[in-house]
Amino acid sequence: MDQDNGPAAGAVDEFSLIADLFAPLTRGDPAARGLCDDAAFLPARPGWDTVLTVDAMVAGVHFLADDPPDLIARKLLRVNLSDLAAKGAAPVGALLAAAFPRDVTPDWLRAFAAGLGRDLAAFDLPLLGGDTVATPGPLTLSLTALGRVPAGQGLERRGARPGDELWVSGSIGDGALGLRAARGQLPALAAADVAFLADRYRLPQPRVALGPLLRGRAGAAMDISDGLVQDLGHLCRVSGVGARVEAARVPLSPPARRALAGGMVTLADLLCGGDDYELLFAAPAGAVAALAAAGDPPLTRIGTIVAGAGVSVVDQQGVTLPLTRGGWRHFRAAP
Ligand SMILES: Nc1ncnc2c1ncn2[C@@H]1O[C@H](COP(=O)(O)OP(=O)(O)OP(=O)(O)O)[C@@H](O)[C@H]1O
Ligand SMILES: Cc1ncc(C[n+]2csc(CCOP(=O)(O)O)c2C)c(N)n1
Ligand SMILES: [Mg+2]
Ligand SMILES: [Mg+2]
Ligand SMILES: [Mg+2]
Repeated sequence: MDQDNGPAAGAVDEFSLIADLFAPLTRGDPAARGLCDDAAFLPARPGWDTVLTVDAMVAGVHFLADDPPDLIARKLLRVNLSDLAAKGAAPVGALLAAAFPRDVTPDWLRAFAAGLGRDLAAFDLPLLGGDTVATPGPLTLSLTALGRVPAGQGLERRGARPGDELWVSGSIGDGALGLRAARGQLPALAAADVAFLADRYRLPQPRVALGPLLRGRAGAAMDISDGLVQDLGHLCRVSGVGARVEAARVPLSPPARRALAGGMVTLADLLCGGDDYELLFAAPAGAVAALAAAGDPPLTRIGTIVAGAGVSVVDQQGVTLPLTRGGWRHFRAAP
């Protein structure tokens, strides 16, 4: 707590942070009211659904405490844009809630705001509002993203049907491997591969262009954050179906392939590790063939939706691979 009248020269306090570093990130959108009001006012758009999503990130849990502040901010925005894309929504804006440790420096805050501003501009979005507090614990961030879809056309996790093709965008497992790369735990891998993977961990690529293109094509969609197998399990459960994934079809990046070939990681680690922020979707036969042929982003058919329940991952002989781990789970409170 600090009850004086403002920060000393060069310092950044709660209110100068909002006025000087965050207000420019509204990018002039009147809905944000210059970050000078109690709330933002977003005009309704008739004929459209507003899509709302929020994901939090905590130092040491979602990112490394010494990760560059600009990349932390950009990842925070991007993981939420990934959820909007998964619903077929176009992003509209963001609200930021931030709890900064008391020893945060002005330079750190400036770099964080610059990173957020860079990606808000890249995705053409305003910062609409937020909240700024201090914490005795680790840096804790939460971003709420707002998006829009034509009314009733948003994609859902339920809606996969037996016989549907199962597809993913991009490559799977780079994020989980990238965390190891960022921690310096892949010394046997070439430096360029380590850099590629660490970048995939620190800076996911939300599939914002792909998401809206899946409307009317995919029957069910989600983004992969906790791991392909676990997240697919959620999609299957709410759809009342099962899935069969052909392990050999799962797209791996060349660096991930090299790590796998070198015994530095198991296939299970890649399929279950999370931090992918790729789209996973089920579509009737042929429905996404033209999109896949366009190739940007790469789309790969990894399996089939089947009647029944549960996810099985099979090898080229059709033998089910034993997966001892599910995916990321934050906690399991025991009595
Ligand atoms: N604390 C909470 N309060 C209300 N709803 C919640 C809470 N936590 C999660 N949910 C809801 O549960 C559903 C699944 O959330 P989850 O966070 O697992 O999905 P996700 O954001 O796609 O995954 P990830 O968090 O791994 O990126 C969503 O509808 C989400 O809004
Ligand atoms: C330092 C560090 N350790 C572990 C992980 C792995 N991890 C943490 S949360 C999560 C799921 C998505 O988050 P949420 O479900 O909260 O949206 C994953 C895969 C990481 N990213 N960074
Ligand atoms: Mg979430
Ligand atoms: Mg999410
Ligand atoms: Mg999601």
